[in-house]
Parts: sequence; structure tokens; C-alpha cells
Amino acid sequence: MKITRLETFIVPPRWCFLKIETDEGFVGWGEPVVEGRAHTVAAAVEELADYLIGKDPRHIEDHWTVMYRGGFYRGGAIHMSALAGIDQALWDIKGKVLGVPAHELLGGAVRDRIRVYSWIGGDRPGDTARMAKERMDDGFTAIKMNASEEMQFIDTFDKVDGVIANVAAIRDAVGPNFGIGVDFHGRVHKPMAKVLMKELEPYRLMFVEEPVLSENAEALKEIAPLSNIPIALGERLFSRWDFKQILAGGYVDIIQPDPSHSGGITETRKIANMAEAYDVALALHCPLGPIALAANLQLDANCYNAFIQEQSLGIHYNQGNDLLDYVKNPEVFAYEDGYVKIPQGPGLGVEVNEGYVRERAGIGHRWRNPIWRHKDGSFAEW
Ligand SMILES: O=C(O)[C@@H](O)[C@H](O)[C@H](O)CO
Ligand SMILES: [Mg+2]
Repeated sequence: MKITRLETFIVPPRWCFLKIETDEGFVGWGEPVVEGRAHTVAAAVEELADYLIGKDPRHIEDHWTVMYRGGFYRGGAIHMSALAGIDQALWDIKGKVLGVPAHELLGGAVRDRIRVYSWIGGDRPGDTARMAKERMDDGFTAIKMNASEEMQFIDTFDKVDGVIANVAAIRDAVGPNFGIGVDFHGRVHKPMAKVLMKELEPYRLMFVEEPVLSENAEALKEIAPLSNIPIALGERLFSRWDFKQILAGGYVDIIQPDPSHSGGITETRKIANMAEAYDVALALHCPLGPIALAANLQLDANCYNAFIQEQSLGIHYNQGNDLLDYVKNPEVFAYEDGYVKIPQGPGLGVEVNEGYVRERAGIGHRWRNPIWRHKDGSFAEW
């Protein structure tokens, strides 16, 4: 069997899909994308295609190794996301060839379903408590919110008070057992992170995410001892070698690799297994589309340390299209009691509606991250 073609589709709201074809009629889908850089990742896929055309799609581990190591320069958001989408599509093909879901080939499922959380905003506090309650009424058992608007290196306590008021209102609305993840989104610097971690401790959070940017992870040494809140990060780390530093540091409780950014199923599984050896939990990052989510669920099936899954179903930042629009079997993502079942169909377990993908690729998107400014005019992290 030989790979004959790789084709990318830039589709709303901000995604990129990849279709890999073979000479025996088997087809695989992946989602190679970094938010705000979809076209750049598509270009990287196109470059990697020179190597893949004519190869047997079933040799995933070897192709991954060559595509990672073979370019001399390696790693980073663009390369690892391109590799991720290709890897997902190759697992999709392999599963379809053998007539089993990808997780079966990874050693079989350790769970039937995974708890999921939903994102409720929070950049501009106000109605987050109402949204959290709505999500609870929808059957979710956990949400994630952004902590606050922008924050300068040292900022005023009205912002701290705003974060606390917001979280307190949510805790009040949803009761003691509902999971609340708070994403600092890399907006917070070490001094303010120290203040916030202490003040947030009474609200029994599920985790605080990116208390500081991962590139400033050495600050966790000072931040972690200040509270018992689990620390999560990893959506902006892309390989075993990136996570090695974090795990060896010992201050992180939950890693959040994104299987569309961190080298696909092959690499993310290895990252998850490394974390298990440090007694670190897994909460895969996925504010993306249906192919990415299906790949995530294949990993959740197989990785013992997974405890919750991010998903963007019905989220308002998906303007123009929702996750279910692109699939023929939307029931595969139905949640019940706050859980989503592990897909059991062959490959990734999602049936892509190719006609609709082509239609929406005709419209495409040029999604870009919002650009914010502090009150003094300097750039503010989004
Ligand atoms: O954890 C999350 O889901 C967010 O931090 C998103 O990854 C970010 O807004 C870019 O899409
Ligand atoms: Mg995040």
C-alpha cells in the first residue's frame, strides 16, 4: 500500500483538516493546525508530503521518526502540528485497514468514557456564573474559564479582586463538587501569580492552567508551594523533549499536551506515559475540531493517567461552524453525565463529511488571535 496524495483544507472557524489518500482506496483524516497559523502549518504539511508520497502508510513510527529527525531542524509549534495532523491521518488509515479503532492498536482501552469540560470564557467577567450554571444544567460536571483580562508585571488589586469575585460567584452557582479550571492563559507574571494562587486556594479549583507562561516554568518553584491548587500546563509544549524539562522540574500536577500540536497520537502517547512515571495526570488540550477531538479520545482510551478532556462543542468562539457540522456520525461525541464515550469505529472513529469540508474550504478563514493593549498602550498577552 502506498500514500498517493495529501490534501489540506482551511475551514471555519479556525481549523485545518488533512486528507491522506492511498492507492488501495483507504483514506485517513487529521487536523494539522495551530490557532492563528493554519496556512503556515498547511505549508509545512505540503513540504513533508515530498517524503511521504509513495511510502507505506502503515509504518507510522518510522515515518514519524524521519519527519521529526530528518529535517535537521526540529520541534516547535508549526513543525510539530504539521507532524501531528499527518500522524493522526496515518492512525486513521491503519485502523481502517485493520478494521479496529486506533486505541485497539495502542494496546486497548483502559476506560469506556472520559469526563469532559467545557469552556465558558471569563476574559470580560460578568456572566460566567450564569454560563457555568447553564453548562451544569446541560450535564457537564466541569468547566474551564479564563481568570481575567490582561495583567501587567505588577498590577493593581482591583484585578485580583475581580478574579476572586468571578470564581466565588461560579463556585456559589455550581456547588462544591463541580470542577472549575482557571486558565491564567500566560497573561500573569510571577509576582501576581503568587498573589492569585494564594487567594484562589479556598475555592477548591480543579486546576490553575499556565499560572505563568511555560517558557517561565522555573517560576513554578516559587509559585507551587504557595497553595494546594493543582498546576496544569502544556498546550504550548510540543514534544517529549519539551515535557522532559517540566516533568523533571517536579512542580506540575497535570500536563495538557494538544495532540494536534504535540506530534499527534504517536508522540502525545509517549509524553503521557512519561508523565505517568512522575505521577502526573493528563488532561488533553483540544479547543479544535472533530478530527482532533476523535484523536484525543483515542488517547484518553489508552492513557491511564487521563482524567478529563477539553472539547469545544457548541462553544461561542467557534464562529461560523461548530464541531459537529463536519461529521456524518455526530452521535460519536454525545456526552452523558458529563462523560463522552470512546469512539469504537475504525481508525479515529469519526466519519468526515467530505462534501461539506470542501464546501467550507471554499470559504476558508483568516482567523487571527486578538491583539490587546494595556492601559498604557503596551502590548498585552491575550
Ligand atoms: O486552554 C485553552 O483552551 C485556551 O488556552 C486556548 O488554547 C487558547 O485560547 C488558544 O486557542
Ligand atoms: Mg489554555
